Amino acid sequence: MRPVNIGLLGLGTVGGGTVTVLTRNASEITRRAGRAIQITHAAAQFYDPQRISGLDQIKHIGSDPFAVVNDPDVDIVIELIGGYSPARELVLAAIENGKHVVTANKALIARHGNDIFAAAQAKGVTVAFEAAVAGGIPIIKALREGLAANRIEWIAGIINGTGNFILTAMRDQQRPFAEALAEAQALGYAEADPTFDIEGIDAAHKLTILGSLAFGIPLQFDKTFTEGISKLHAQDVHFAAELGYRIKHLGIARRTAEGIEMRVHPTLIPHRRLIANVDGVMNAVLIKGDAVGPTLYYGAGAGALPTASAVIADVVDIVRALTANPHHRVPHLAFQPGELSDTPVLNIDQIETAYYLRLFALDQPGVMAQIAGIFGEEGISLEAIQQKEPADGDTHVPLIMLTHRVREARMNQAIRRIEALDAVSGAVVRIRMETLAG
Ligand SMILES: NC(=O)C1=CN([C@@H]2O[C@H](COP(=O)(O)OP(=O)(O)OC[C@H]3O[C@@H](n4cnc5c(N)ncnc54)[C@H](O)[C@@H]3O)[C@@H](O)[C@H]2O)C=CC1
Ligand SMILES: N[C@@H](CC=O)C(=O)O
Ligand code: NA
Repeated sequence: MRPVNIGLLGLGTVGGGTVTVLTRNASEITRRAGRAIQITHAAAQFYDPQRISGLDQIKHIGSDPFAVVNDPDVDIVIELIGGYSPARELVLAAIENGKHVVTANKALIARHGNDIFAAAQAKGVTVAFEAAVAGGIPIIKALREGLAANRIEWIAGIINGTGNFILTAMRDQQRPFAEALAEAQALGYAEADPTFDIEGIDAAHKLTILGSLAFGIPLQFDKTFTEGISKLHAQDVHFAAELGYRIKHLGIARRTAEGIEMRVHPTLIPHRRLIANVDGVMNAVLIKGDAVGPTLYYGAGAGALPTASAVIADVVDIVRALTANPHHRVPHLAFQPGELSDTPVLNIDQIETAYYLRLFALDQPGVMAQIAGIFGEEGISLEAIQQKEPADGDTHVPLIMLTHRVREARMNQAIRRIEALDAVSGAVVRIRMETLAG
């Protein structure tokens, strides 16, 4: 049988890593796939030949990605350019030409996946995207196939390597935010626009994908609540540690009686949880299924070779399935295309969680009682309350409060009332809190 021909779009961090791993492990990959796999065509605006081993094996390297997707000799297109356009047009053109597609582009899948999968379904081709979520961790595989027997209850994951790298460097080495971000960029972890990493957009893209696979709903990126790490204060990281918690940037998808919570935000987690100890560029995803219970998946969330590992695993899957009836393949969103449900994704006001709150209040009699009174009237019960030392010369003292679970709308109301008190200065800082207990 002739080798399978790959057309590779993009030769940056992940594209370069893909060439390297496919070349390095060619014989093992062939033994697994049952056929040799060769990159015959590649296109990139820019690449550094010094940094990519195996480049000399590629017969045609150019700068026009459309020439690759339109070439009849290409069987599978790997899209590693990133962004919405021209990635979307390229993927749709490849599908139209009857080619299978592998992509690491979570932005593209989260925003345009519904249309892309419909087009692929109509053409009988596969669009595979393991590298799009949690880099090298085979999390799509686990959720779509390994957990297929389960009703998924919730998912909580550290799903942005850059953000976790920055938070770890700030906490462990007291390094400034900007310096840690610059290092993540130099290591190839960050998105082309790093605000996607630090404002939680990249994690929201990934959570959107995980939520669809878990709950059998269409991709709805616009309904995923998104809060990044850029406004996190070092003193909250410190106070949380004193109380026995770590702050991690989590993506949380949870089934409730009313719908599905989809939210990305900094989160306090008890420090003894395994996921609280996932540091640097490592990612981890906790999935609770009703039959299996809690399961945890851990590995590198970004970087050339780990991401290439996921890209090539998808290629191997496609090669193995090339002879199978397209209707018998694993469905793109885990559930059969006609079986997606219209269960609503909840607004952030409707979610329920516990909270860490920090505020500055005058240290005088009656203030604590006023604040406690507001919580009581709003039906919010407190788990802990601590008064910290004021900064030199400050008349206001920091108050830290941990609450039990409550609906976000109620918490918003309580915060508005507390901020209106004369004795309270400035805004109340709120960080959501999860025990993540099985
Ligand atoms: N860097 C990482 O660790 C990870 C990246 N990803 C995703 O993988 C994709 C690629 O990311 P990186 O390799 O980091 O990007 P990169 O910026 O290192 O490489 C992009 C490549 O695409 C080429 N390119 C860009 N626009 C082009 C165009 N219009 N025509 C032809 N070539 C074009 C560039 O010249 C470069 O060779 C993105 O979707 C990203 O979100 C996913 C997981 C991890
Ligand atoms: N920028 C992303 C890359 C992988 O998806 C991250 O840092 O996680
Ligand atoms: Na993955």
